Amino acid sequence: MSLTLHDITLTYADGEGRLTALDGVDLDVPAGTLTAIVGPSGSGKSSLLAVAATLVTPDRGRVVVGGTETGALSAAERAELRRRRMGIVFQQPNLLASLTALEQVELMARIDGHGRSAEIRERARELLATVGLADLAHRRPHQLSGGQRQRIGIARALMNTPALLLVDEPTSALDHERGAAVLDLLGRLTRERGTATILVTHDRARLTVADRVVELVDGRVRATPGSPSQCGT
Ligand SMILES: Nc1ncnc2c1ncn2[C@@H]1O[C@H](COP(=O)(O)OP(=O)(O)OP(=O)(O)O)[C@@H](O)[C@H]1O
Repeated sequence: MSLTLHDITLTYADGEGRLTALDGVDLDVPAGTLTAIVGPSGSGKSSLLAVAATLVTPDRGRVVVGGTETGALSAAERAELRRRRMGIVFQQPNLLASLTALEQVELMARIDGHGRSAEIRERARELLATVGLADLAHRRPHQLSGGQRQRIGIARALMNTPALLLVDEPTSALDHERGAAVLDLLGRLTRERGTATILVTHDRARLTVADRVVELVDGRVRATPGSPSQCGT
């Protein structure tokens, strides 16, 4: 499933005026490719992700997900699209206090009735192991560190094999080795499953996993020197 953003402008209320967070952004993420978004703090990276996730409606522009014009959908239809087709990893994962790590990851698959119970449990365990939490599957959020909670968010987003994967700073709370493993996993899933993936990161050292690197500066796309894949943005 592909994602296309056409001429996206997003402003926020800022005192008396408006602050322009995104300013005419065009972005095309074909199925089976991973686009990394880099740029200074406040350049609009998280805003771009929120627009792509259809969580925030831009002032101007179009968001097309798998050929569907999301602007034409109702709020309920957008929620359904997110739940069924998207995996979204926020910097702060919203975990349920009463569920164990394993149960958090299983939850979405259970809601959607994806597969048999034993298969769901097995897949959730595998994903927790991939993010390095195999031994902590029984813990509840308050018994885990911030980084461990973020890793649950990553495992949870991958559970329903999303067609569109939107990931905000996945490695900020991970050590080097674990961060590399998570990025490798995202790259592999993207290619094997034809996922369209956007990865917001500060971590330029690990951008080899990306098919394309897009730099945002003051809410605009700037061509990144040295990236062979900048054409078309
Ligand atoms: N809800 C909001 N209301 C008003 N201004 C906002 C809001 N969210 C973000 N902004 C502003 O919009 C601009 C873009 O913010 P955004 O969070 O998209 O940047 P970012 O590149 O993700 O930053 P960081 O790397 O620090 O996470 C910033 O100037 C920010 O202060």
